[in-house]
Amino acid sequence: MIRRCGRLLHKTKVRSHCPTEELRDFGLPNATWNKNLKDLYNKFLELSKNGSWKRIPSHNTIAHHLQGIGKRMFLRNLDSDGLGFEYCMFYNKDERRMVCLFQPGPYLEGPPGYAHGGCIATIIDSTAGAGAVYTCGSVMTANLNITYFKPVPLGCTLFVDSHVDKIEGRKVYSSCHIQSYDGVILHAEASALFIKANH
Ligand SMILES: CCCCC/C=C\C/C=C\C/C=C\C/C=C\CCCC(=O)SCCNC(=O)CCNC(=O)[C@H](O)C(C)(C)COP(=O)(O)OP(=O)(O)OC[C@H]1O[C@@H](n2cnc3c(N)ncnc32)[C@H](O)[C@@H]1OP(=O)(O)O
Repeated sequence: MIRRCGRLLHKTKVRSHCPTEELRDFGLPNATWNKNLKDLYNKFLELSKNGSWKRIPSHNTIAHHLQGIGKRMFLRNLDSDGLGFEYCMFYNKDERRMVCLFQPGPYLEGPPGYAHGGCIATIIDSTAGAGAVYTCGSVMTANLNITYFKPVPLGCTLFVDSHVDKIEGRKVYSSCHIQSYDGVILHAEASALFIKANH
């Protein structure tokens, strides 16, 4: 056991988030990003210049977005770049669209050489969920339906495009498409229902 930031931690791979750790924005390019991911990122940075799109900062705990202390966010729970969920998001308020530029790393393997369907579900939930959060505040996922069309090769670049379609009271209906970076392959599509926090 070791003591770190006032918490007892087992000397295993499980690590707690330490609020005094240097704040790092994981939604910025790093050395593991492939060319297609960097190109898409630069394209959306360019689109952000007139204010229509906004880059969403991404830290390893939601506590950096909200007040309070949190654990490691599922998508940012590896200590090395490039192995798991490598991604950044951009939001367009007028279009109620959140897009995610995503490069699945080798630790996300399901079928040999391809991404696990659960990690595809995760990136859809997180992208559409973040879109719902940025459109209308805190939400929980109540329903997520996914159709998988084509397997996703590990290390490729994906364009995840989500849209808030309808808001009815506390219910937020969204849709999402996962395409190859160039839009040629439709890998999956999804619909989701988020429920706004009851406060
Ligand atoms: C968590 C976000 C925090 C904010 C962060 C801010 C910034 C961060 C930046 C980036 C964001 C990063 C991440 C993106 C955020 C989220 C993505 C991940 C989200 C998750 O990973 S989240 C975990 C998995 N998720 C659960 O763990 C939910 C378990 N569940 C429940 O906690 C309750 O079940 C709940 C809350 C869903 C509802 O409970 P409740 O008591 O509040 O409301 P109630 O049941 O009354 O339903 C109200 C009306 O919704 C209808 N309704 C409800 N459920 C339905 C269903 N399934 N199908 C059809 N209709 C449904 C009812 O029929 C009624 O409809 P009506 O009003 O017409 O009668």
